[in-house]
Order: sequence, then structure tokens, then C-alpha cells
Amino acid sequence: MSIEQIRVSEIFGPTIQGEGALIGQPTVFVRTGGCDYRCSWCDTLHAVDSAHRDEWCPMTPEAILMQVEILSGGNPLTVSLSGGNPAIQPLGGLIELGRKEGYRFALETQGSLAKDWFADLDVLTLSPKPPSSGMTTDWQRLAECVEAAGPETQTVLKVVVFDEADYAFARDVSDRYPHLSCFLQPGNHTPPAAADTDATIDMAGIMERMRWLVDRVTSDKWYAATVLPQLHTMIWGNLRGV
Ligand SMILES: C[S@@+](CC[C@H](N)C(=O)[O-])C[C@H]1O[C@@H](n2cnc3c(N)ncnc32)[C@H](O)[C@@H]1O
Ligand SMILES: Nc1nc2[nH]cc(C(=O)O)c2c(=O)[nH]1
Ligand code: SF4
Ligand SMILES: [Mg+2]
Repeated sequence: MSIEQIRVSEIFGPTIQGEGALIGQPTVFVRTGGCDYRCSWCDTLHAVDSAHRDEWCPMTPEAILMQVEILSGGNPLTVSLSGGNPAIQPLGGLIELGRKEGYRFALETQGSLAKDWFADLDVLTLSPKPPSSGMTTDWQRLAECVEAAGPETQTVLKVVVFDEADYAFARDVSDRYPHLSCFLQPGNHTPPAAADTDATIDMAGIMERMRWLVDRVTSDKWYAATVLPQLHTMIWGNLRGV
């Protein structure tokens, strides 16, 4: 694989961004393959589990942009870069190329790896992982991500919350970065297995967690927080590629 090739798990859309700062906005997803984390409840294992690496295609920025242009009918929109951890991939060239054509770029990462090209993004969503994930946040690395994005990129925090310990973690992250908007999303305790493209989801259970989370935030008077569901799961459940 040449240095400029990007490992792609899937490209799909247009759909709506289902999470966080751009919720509801039309977008095309470019999902890269490979992740340095193994969250216990990851909902995107087909882009994480190396058993699926044969399904990940090395693509040039030009080939990816061509696919995005076909899907969007040549009308520029926001491209959402996700994964896996997209920060592992050399995405700077794709962002530069796409921006010349009028596309905007948003990226979701856990904040374990900073890249210079974060400064060329329109939106950087940092989603450090709470205790329930089984992962440990390297605060220095997270700080490097915020630093790399700089003042031109809109950087936001998004924390998945399953329980009280996760909620305390979210408050800690937000306290460290009071100038960044903080989005809280209830965890999906029924994520699909890597090979499953449309697994059953316990939406009633997730909504119960969502009600608890709203209660938790309001009883704490944490009025700077924004609580949002994963909108795409409310519409399509665990269906892949939407
Ligand atoms: C699949 S990850 C990919 C990007 C990157 N690796 C990250 O974790 O930010 C995209 C978003 O989905 C969230 N997510 C993953 N599994 C989830 C689950 N079971 N319930 C709720 N959110 C989940 C992650 O926390 C992250 O905010
Ligand atoms: N519609 C939609 N919104 C999303 N927001 C974050 C997603 C992700 O898997 O990274 C995602 C996704 O897979 N689909
Ligand atoms: S960091 Fe993101 S993609 Fe990687 S395992 Fe965790 S939720 Fe999944
Ligand atoms: Mg997802």
C-alpha cells in the first residue's frame, strides 16, 4: 500500500448525521478500517475487527472523492469521516482535494492520535471513551488532538454514557475543556456483531437510558450539556450503511 492510500471499510449516503453537533444534516460517510481501541460495546466492529480486514479497500483520495461525488450527485455536502479510528489513516490529501470542490469535512475519533490535518477539518468530534468501554484515556494525547485542530476547526466533545461512572467521566472531560460543547449520547447495549448487517436493537432499553441521562443532567443543573440520541438508530436500528 502506498503512503497515500486510505484503508476504506465503506462509503455510503447521502444519509443524515445521526449524532452530535451536526445531527440531522445530510452527509456522506467515509468509514475507514482499523482501530487502536477495542471498546466493549463498539457498534462498528466490521471496521475494527481485523478478521474483516479483507473487506477494507486501499483507495486513493481521488478514488474516494469520485465515489463521494457520485453519491452526492456532484452537490457538495459535509463528508463524515469515521471508522474504526480515521486518525490512523492519511486523510490530509482527501480533505484538501474535497475542499477545493466545495465539500466540508467532519471527523469522529476517540482522541488517541493527533494529526496536523485536523486543522483542515470543519468539525472535529472528540469522543474519549468512558469506563464502561474498558479503554483508558490518555489525557496528553487528547490535549494534542485539541491543540492540532487549532482555532479554525470547530472541536466538540461527544461522550457515550451507559452508567453513573460514565456520567462522572463525561463531567470530568467537560470540566477539562469548558470552552468545548459537550454532547452526551446514551449507549446502545445491543450493538451488532461484526458480521451482522441488521441486528435487533433494544430501542426501549436505550430510551430508558436516555430518560435517565436527561434526569441526571437536569438534576445536576449541568445546563451546558447537550443530550442527544443516536438518531439513525431510532430510524433504522442497527442497520449498516445508513
Ligand atoms: C463507531 S465510532 C468511530 C469513530 C471513533 N473510533 C470513535 O470512537 O469516536 C463513532 C461514534 O460511535 C460511538 N459508539 C460506538 N459504539 C456505540 C454504542 N454501542 N452506543 C453508543 N455510541 C456508540 C462512539 O463512541 C463514537 O462516538
Ligand atoms: N447516520 C449515521 N450517523 C452516524 N454518526 C456517527 C456514525 C458512526 O458510525 O460513526 C454514524 C453512522 O454510521 N450513521
Ligand atoms: S474507538 Fe470507536 S471504532 Fe474503535 S472500538 Fe471504540 S467505538 Fe469502536
Ligand atoms: Mg455508528
